[in-house]
Amino acid sequence: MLNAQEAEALILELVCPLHRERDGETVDLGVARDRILAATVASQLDFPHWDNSAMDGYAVRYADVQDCPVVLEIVEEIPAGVQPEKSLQSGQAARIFTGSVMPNGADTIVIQENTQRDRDRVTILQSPQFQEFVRQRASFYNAGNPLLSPGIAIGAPEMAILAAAQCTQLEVYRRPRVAILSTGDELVTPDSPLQPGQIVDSNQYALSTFVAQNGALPLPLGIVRDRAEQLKQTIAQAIISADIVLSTGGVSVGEYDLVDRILGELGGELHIRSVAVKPGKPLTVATFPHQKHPCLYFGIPGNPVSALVSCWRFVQPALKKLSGLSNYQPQWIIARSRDELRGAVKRETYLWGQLTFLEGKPEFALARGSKSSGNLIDLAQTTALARVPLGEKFIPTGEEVRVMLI
Ligand SMILES: Nc1nc2c(c(=O)[nH]1)N[C@H]1C(S)=C(S)[C@@H](COP(=O)(O)OP(=O)(O)OC[C@H]3O[C@@H](n4cnc5c(N)ncnc54)[C@H](O)[C@@H]3O)O[C@H]1N2
Ligand code: MOO
Ligand SMILES: [Mg+2]
Repeated sequence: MLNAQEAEALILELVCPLHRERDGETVDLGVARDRILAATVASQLDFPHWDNSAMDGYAVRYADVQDCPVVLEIVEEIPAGVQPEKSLQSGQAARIFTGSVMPNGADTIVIQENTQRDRDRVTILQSPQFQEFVRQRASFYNAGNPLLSPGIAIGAPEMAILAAAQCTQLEVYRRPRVAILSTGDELVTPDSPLQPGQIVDSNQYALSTFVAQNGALPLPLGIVRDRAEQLKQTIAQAIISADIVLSTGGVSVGEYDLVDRILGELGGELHIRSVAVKPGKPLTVATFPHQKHPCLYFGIPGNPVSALVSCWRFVQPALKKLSGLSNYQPQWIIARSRDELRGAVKRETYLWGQLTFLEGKPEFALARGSKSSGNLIDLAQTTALARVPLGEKFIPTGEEVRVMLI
């Protein structure tokens, strides 16, 4: 059985990331939110586009204002958005505002607070620094240089940059397609009255949401009975239509756990059968070498907590890498545990809860209730998984713990 680090490394190795030529598409800026850039973006504009003032005040020639107070003649007023008409001569100043274009001849801004105005004259009360409050053309960015790199997700700052750079069409990766199927004779949809022994297929909802939250397209294939033929048909369809397939249930050792056998029959190469983690020990990872289109199959345990923990711990980095994101590694931080954390000793144990901050220092608060992998009730508002390493019985309250952000 692999340990978690080995499994993570192997899974990431198996991922075939989307490729610009094959998987790139062009989208309008307005709908580019959360998409991942597939190509370097550059702008033909310098930033700032021209020398401009960072403050409301007066544009002056530094040589004129080294000995203050000094009186200058105001020859022009330059509101933002207007091209100055005059070139400043010695002894002259221009009234200027934040963002207004610097007039020729001026090299320095004196803020309004350090002046006294008298009609078309201004007294400079305090000598500024040379070039103070001037935002020089191209001092933030030179036209033609790389502006944004491929592999980054487009959030609010990137949207602002792209809009300012007038990049109205962008090359992004298509969204990965992730097929989701739930296996189990006991499963029904949430709207069905429950017969004895039945439970709702909550995994379909959990996994679809997880997939969508990671920027991919969920392809929900519904519930599949524990019948080899039906399962084989659905899985065969899933692996030709998706980049990743997530099935839940049927990966343990019972007679109805058919997934691994079927993957074998479909030509799958099984790279992982189980991982020494709790929850989430039965985890099947397969690829299909005979297939032209690469597909990574995750046979995830059926228990609802195990299913989500497996997704967070192993599917998420793989999905991010496949999406084209350059930053796909899981994020771990050290936090102080507010609770005692019990480990399974023979398996690296993940305990779900919340990351909070006390006086700026990270703390992990364990979810209440039973830590059974069948108990989804206390999963709500989970933001982090705390790790009790292999071989450790527990981490005492107040001690440091490694926590994975989800
Ligand atoms: N003899 C052994 N039994 C089990 C072992 C083992 O090592 N030896 N491993 C246990 C562990 S750990 C886990 S985790 C589970 C994994 O089981 P499967 O992946 O085969 O899943 P199922 O048997 O189909 O179901 C397990 C459990 O989860 C419920 N379930 C299934 N699908 C859903 C769904 N879509 N939504 C909500 N709940 C679901 C199902 O009803 C079962 O209660 O195996 C242990 N057994
Ligand atoms: O590995 Mo299972 O997910 O512990 O219950
Ligand atoms: Mg089972």
